[in-house]
Amino acid sequence: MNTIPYYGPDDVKVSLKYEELVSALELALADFSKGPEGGVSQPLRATAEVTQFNGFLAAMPAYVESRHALACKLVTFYPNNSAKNMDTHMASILLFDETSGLPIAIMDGEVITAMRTAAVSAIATKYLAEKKEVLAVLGSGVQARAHIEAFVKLFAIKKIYIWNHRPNGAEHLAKHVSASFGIEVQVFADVESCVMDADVIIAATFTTEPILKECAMKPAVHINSVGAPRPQWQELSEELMNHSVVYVDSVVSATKESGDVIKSGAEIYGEIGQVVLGKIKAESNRRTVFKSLGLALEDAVAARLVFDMMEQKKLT
Ligand SMILES: NC(=O)C1=CN([C@@H]2O[C@H](COP(=O)(O)OP(=O)(O)OC[C@H]3O[C@@H](n4cnc5c(N)ncnc54)[C@H](O)[C@@H]3O)[C@@H](O)[C@H]2O)C=CC1
Ligand SMILES: O=C(O)C1=NCCCC1
Repeated sequence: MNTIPYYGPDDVKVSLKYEELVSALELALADFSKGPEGGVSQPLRATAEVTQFNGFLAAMPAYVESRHALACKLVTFYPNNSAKNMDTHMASILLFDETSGLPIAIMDGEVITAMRTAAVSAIATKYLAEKKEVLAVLGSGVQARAHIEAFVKLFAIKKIYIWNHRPNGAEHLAKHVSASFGIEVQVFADVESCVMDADVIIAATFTTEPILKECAMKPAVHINSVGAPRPQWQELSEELMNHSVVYVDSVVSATKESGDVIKSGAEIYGEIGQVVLGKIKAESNRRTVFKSLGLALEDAVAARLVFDMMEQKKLT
């Protein structure tokens, strides 16, 4: 029987670099937004609810022809795990050979989920934010940390402001950021003060009710909202959604999965891939929201990058 390699979190971390991930994902998101001729096949993810334990299991298959990436991620998300000191998201990715369907690697999906989500927010920010010096982060979990790491690497961030619903989480992340990057970091006790002077806002929480509402913000602020991935959950208020130019990763995902989009009834201006293609305008001088649900194509592209890097290593 043939065995296939397993790549753990450390293999993924050494294989993925944000610059390379951003370039690959930018092209793949553009392919996706071309429609059928873009060579991306990706059904809406199938999600099984584990109501008794407030958990979910999602299956996310995708094929991205231009990257030779055929993969399926299985991801669980259990919000209550944090109280047990366990990760709230756990994921594995199975990568296949596109020519035969043969499984060629299985790998950790948690690091990929964190890095590819942050990389996609960085792509949206590159196009939609007028300035990128002051970053406000709502949340202090895995995604909040990954977003800070990516944004510090990719943009000339000068100040980072953090709010979390549990202040000790924000303090802990602030210590990590200031020790790792030597950037000015401040923790805020309320969302309104945290976002007031921000050029870019990241909302990355497990909330089910809006945490970011209409309040004093810079007129051209760009907001990346990666939380609230269920049709009943919201991270942004309806008013805020309706008074912003709303971009999404996938119109199909956003209209089926995003409570922020569904409950507000806000108009979707377009997909970030359409911005990359130059098919729709990047309204960088207005308030913009990038609503991210997370796409299987992003996992497939990242998994293929990891596989190629690990194969290359074997040869050297
Ligand atoms: N768009 C995408 O591609 C992806 C989105 N996600 C979503 O992003 C969000 C954050 O994920 P992770 O950072 O991995 O989770 P995490 O569990 O590591 O962090 C969650 C954060 O939310 C905070 N939080 C929990 N309950 C809250 C509440 N009621 N109000 C305000 N804050 C609350 C926690 O204190 C923590 O800071 C989740 O909704 C997750 O499902 C996760 C992966 C990919
Ligand atoms: O894209 C993903 O992966 C996820 N998105 C939202 C919920 C959990 C995982």
